[in-house]
Amino acid sequence: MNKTPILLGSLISRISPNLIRYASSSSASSTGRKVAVLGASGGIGQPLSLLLKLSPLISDLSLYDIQHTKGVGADLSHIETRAKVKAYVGKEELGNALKGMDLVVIPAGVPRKPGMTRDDLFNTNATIVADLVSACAKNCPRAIIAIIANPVNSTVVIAAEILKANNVYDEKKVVGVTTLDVVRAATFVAEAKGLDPTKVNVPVIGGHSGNTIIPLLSQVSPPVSFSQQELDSLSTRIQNAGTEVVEAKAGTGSATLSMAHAGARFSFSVLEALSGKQGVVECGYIASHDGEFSHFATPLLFGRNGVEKSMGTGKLSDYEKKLLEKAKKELNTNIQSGLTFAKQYLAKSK
Ligand SMILES: NC(=O)C1=CN([C@@H]2O[C@H](COP(=O)(O)OP(=O)(O)OC[C@H]3O[C@@H](n4cnc5c(N)ncnc54)[C@H](O)[C@@H]3O)[C@@H](O)[C@H]2O)C=CC1
Ligand SMILES: O=C([O-])CC(=O)C(=O)O
Repeated sequence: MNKTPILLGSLISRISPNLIRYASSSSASSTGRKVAVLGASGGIGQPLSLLLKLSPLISDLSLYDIQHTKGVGADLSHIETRAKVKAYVGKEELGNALKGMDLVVIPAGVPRKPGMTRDDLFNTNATIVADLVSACAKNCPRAIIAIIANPVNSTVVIAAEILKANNVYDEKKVVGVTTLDVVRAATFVAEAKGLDPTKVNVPVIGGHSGNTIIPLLSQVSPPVSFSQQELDSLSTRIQNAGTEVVEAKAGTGSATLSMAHAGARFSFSVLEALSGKQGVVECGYIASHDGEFSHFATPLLFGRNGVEKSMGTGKLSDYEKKLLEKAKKELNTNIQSGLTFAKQYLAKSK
């Protein structure tokens, strides 16, 4: 008898009621999924890989980084759960790390230091993401790609252009991970209103940097009302929460543990939907045809092939319309930077 899901359910239920569904024996589908983490030795990569290793949905966990993956892999491989862990290090092992993957999660890239914006990471991280996604195009063209590396508003656009140039782009399968904004919004709203944070849902739309993060406080579930002062302070805190962590870490990095949780939550939702679970919704930043932006974050319905459809923004309050107006310039600039970079990158690699 496989007792792992039961043990795991009991372990995780003592940690977070939100995670029980991922560990219950009923969610352990017979077809395990293959998941790769690129940047697996990093501040996000290690705890994210640990959380993924705990999931009965995953049969194979492929860890890739340019350093230290052999140690991380050996360590995780001793945990008594379903996923078989394989570690790959260095460019020459990247192709093998990706073959056969259903989901590739990318936290590879440098993090911010105090005083930097996410956009300041562009020069380094754009090339890292472009190289990794080029390898995905060749080795796992049908995989869902979840991009954590910043600036997400641009790196997702770069990924899309690289996949298009390789004739393997499926816009239902390339998503920027904005789950941390949703996680923070639920936590801060629950704190402000004395609610159970595991029962609060706050959609967050737009993008994943400063002004482009637009929490929809008029659509909180369960419904709650806010004073103008609460709207201002909560929206500002959600938009600046990444900076709050960067400053508290004082030069040693940005959010890693909360991001690992958010990345795992997003991955588990994708995997559950791939296995046929209905009604799985997570916010994410994807190609968009609904409005004036070529990419935009909204709640997304996931299915057997990735994103089934965007659930749209719903009806925005006047306050949220103003936030959207303020986001426009930055989001369009970020999208344009991604397009310009991708053009140059593709021209150079011809
Ligand atoms: N989407 C989101 O909500 C969030 C995004 N981030 C972003 O995630 C990224 C990673 O953050 P941390 O894990 O804290 O950084 P980190 O520096 O601790 O780890 C990054 C890892 O990427 C690896 N790496 C670098 N180049 C690589 C390549 N070409 N191929 C494979 N691996 C490579 C490094 O060796 C390192 O292990 C940053 O860009 C950060 O801004 C961070 C928090 C939240
Ligand atoms: O703020 C950063 O640089 C990392 C990040 O994206 C976040 O924590 O939301």
